[in-house]
Amino acid sequence: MTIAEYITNLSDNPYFGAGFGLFSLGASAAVLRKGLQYATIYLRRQYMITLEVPCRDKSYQWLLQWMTNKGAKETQHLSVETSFEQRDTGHVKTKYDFIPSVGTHFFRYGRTWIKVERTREQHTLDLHMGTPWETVTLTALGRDKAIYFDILEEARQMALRQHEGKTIMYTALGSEWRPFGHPKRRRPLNSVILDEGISNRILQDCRDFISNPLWYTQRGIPYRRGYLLYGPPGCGKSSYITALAGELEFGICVLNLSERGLSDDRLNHLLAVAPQQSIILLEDVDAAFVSREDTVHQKAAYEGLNRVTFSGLLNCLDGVASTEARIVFMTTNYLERLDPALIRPGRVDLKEYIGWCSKYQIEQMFLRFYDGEKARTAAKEFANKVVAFGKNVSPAQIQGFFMFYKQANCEEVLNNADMIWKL
Ligand SMILES: Nc1ncnc2c1ncn2[C@@H]1O[C@H](COP(=O)(O)OP(=O)(O)OP(=O)(O)O)[C@@H](O)[C@H]1O
Repeated sequence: MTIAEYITNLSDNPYFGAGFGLFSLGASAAVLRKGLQYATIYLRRQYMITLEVPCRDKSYQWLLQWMTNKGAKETQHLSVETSFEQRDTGHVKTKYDFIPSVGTHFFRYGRTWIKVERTREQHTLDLHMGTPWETVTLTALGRDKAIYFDILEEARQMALRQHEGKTIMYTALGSEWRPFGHPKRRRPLNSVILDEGISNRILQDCRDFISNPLWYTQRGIPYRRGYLLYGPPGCGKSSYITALAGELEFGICVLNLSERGLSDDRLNHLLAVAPQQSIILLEDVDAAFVSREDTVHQKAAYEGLNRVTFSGLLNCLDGVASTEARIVFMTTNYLERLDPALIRPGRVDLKEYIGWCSKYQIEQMFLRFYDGEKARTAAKEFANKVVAFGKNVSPAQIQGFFMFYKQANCEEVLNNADMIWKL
């Protein structure tokens, strides 16, 4: 039997015909599937653009916010982000924001539909934050990358608008800076009343520094500036720094040197990656370190189990010059407890004593609380009276006193001036 006859015989066989038919069906389905896969890949490569934003990227938070504002209206699958704020008065404010949940969502941006996939890795942690690793992937039809620039820019602008006129406080979380709490409304600089000339001196110095990077590079001087505000408690050191940051449109990165787990390396890294346009604030530096000559306090510092060593801090302050202006503010109540090495020029370039109220300050504070023609003469009289007591008084005490008598008239305030020390 020839091969041709054999094939003719087989084709006449109904079982073979059915089997062959099935086989061809399966084979063509497989080819079609593969073809579709290749076609999708080809389409994706040629006619779709994808943008992946990992949670470590700065724009990730902006994008989430953008999705919250824009996307949450268009999707049914949401996750909640609750912000909770408790004021000093005990008043509690709670806010719920709905963010598109983990999964796939479709949004419209202009005329383009965008697929947004928010994925969370089950087994990968962001080691710095201890949170699951997340990624947002945007996919759109077309080849124009500009759409992503537009979205990111819109997200950035939206975030900036929310922070307009506000001061962002950052706190160190792992090896990163994260915004802490809600941005605070800027405190006007003139609401912190320092003795004559001090505020202007510091402000002028900061402005000079910020506007003159070239001066530093041309002379090979690291582009950084250190300030130390020292003096008794309640005289406005922290308030002034906050108000100054607002005036300069800077944020504030608050670092607690006594924090456990803050090693020299971490401190160095944190100083290097501090957000641009921010003041680094080291409060109460005396509590973290003490003069090397002061052996009694030295012991106490070791007992505190600080991981940042004194020499570590000195090195960090001297550390690699960043390209951005680096402004470090330190505060202390006890200048004499600080090691001279910490406050030598280069580490601290400007020291200012923020002390008890002067006559000028008392008068100015009076005028901030009471106005009118009568108040002007009463302010002078009040300041004279307070100074005549011959006792130290802090602006915080004066503020407390004025708040207690906020409904009273000038005469009453004058007559009760001695209550400043009794409230
Ligand atoms: N010079 C000032 N002008 C206006 N208000 C002031 C001034 N100083 C202090 N206050 C008020 O007193 C309170 C405490 O001030 P602040 O915390 O700034 O003092 P501080 O010097 O940083 O104190 P500490 O050394 O204890 O940190 C704030 O509510 C602030 O409004």
